[in-house]
Amino acid sequence: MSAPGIDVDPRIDDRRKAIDAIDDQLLELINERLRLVMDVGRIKAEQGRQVLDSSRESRIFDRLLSRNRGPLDEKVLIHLFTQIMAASRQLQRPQRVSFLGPEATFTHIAAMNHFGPSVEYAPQPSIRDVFRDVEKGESHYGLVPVENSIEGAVNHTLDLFFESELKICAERYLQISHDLLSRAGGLKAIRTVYSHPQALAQCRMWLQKYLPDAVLKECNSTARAAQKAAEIEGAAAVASREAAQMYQLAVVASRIEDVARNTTRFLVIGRDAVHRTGRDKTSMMFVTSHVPGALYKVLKPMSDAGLNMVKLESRPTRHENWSYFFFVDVEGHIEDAAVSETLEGMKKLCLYLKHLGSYPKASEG
Ligand SMILES: O=C(O)C(=O)C[C@]1(C(=O)O)C=C[C@@H](O)C=C1
Repeated sequence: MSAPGIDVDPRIDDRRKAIDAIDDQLLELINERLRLVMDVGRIKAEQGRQVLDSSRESRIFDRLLSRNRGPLDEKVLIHLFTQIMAASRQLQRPQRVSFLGPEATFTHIAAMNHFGPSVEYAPQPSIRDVFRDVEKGESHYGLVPVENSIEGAVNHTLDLFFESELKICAERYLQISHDLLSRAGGLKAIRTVYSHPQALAQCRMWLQKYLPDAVLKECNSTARAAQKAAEIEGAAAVASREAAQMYQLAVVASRIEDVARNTTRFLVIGRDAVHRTGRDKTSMMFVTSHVPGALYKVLKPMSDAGLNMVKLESRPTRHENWSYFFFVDVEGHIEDAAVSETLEGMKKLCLYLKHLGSYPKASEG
């Protein structure tokens, strides 16, 4: 038997020596990169500019992906550089990100996927508190859910944009998958299942089949449900795998949702605008006058300009019965002449129009 760390095969030893040399170079290069990033950070601070530049980051990814000839997997490439840039931002100035808490909610997972491990995360009790925290400058960014592929729009988030001057800086998709978690490892001992009403609804058929006698109880979040499952005997939670780790629960069954491809779209909100990348989305909200054909007239300049509308949502204004805010997303950036001119044209045709932000278009993958 060989001693630990010493391999009998000289071919492996040879390659390990070469790997060590490469690791040394990588380490030196990462530190060299961080020194340059700190210079950029100092210049940005002098100019009062924000640390995060999503459009620059998006261009970096595009360039690296187009240069990559493998065998490095594209997803791994994105993960590695997300971490490097997260560490870079942290060195420039520690960032604080508010999210709809508590910890281990899907919003927390989306925030961690977006900002990486080196920022300070601040869980908030409501979506309104996330907005408020960023508005007051307590946090640099906030992360809020805006729509789910099965349940539709998160109305509260849409409503808050009317009152807020914050801008959308980025979007993020997260595939939602639910696990059944409990202190006991098996189904037999489970008498009560806790979760957020949407999560219970999304797993209804599975729960009926495998736990027909269990009582279903609603909670404010899937993370709160996991907390309950950790405290109460005979209780289980429908929550994320991450919640299992956080509350030391066993995963009794995984991926119990009735419909696969359940995805939630989240928005990163902040105080500063993001520059054009060439693959962007622009969000706006507007109110039309209460006359026949008003919506058609407001939307017409978009089709005249050849802009691709990717979302249209309506919400009651609550100021007057049967009057609505319309939320529209189009492809393109406010720095594109076609988009800015179209928005100016639309402004003239409606009672109120607000640009909510232009930001890089995210992929659902
Ligand atoms: O280029 C910048 O503006 C930087 O601050 C550097 C850097 C990077 O690590 O490459 C870091 C943060 C920004 O979000 C974009 C890029």
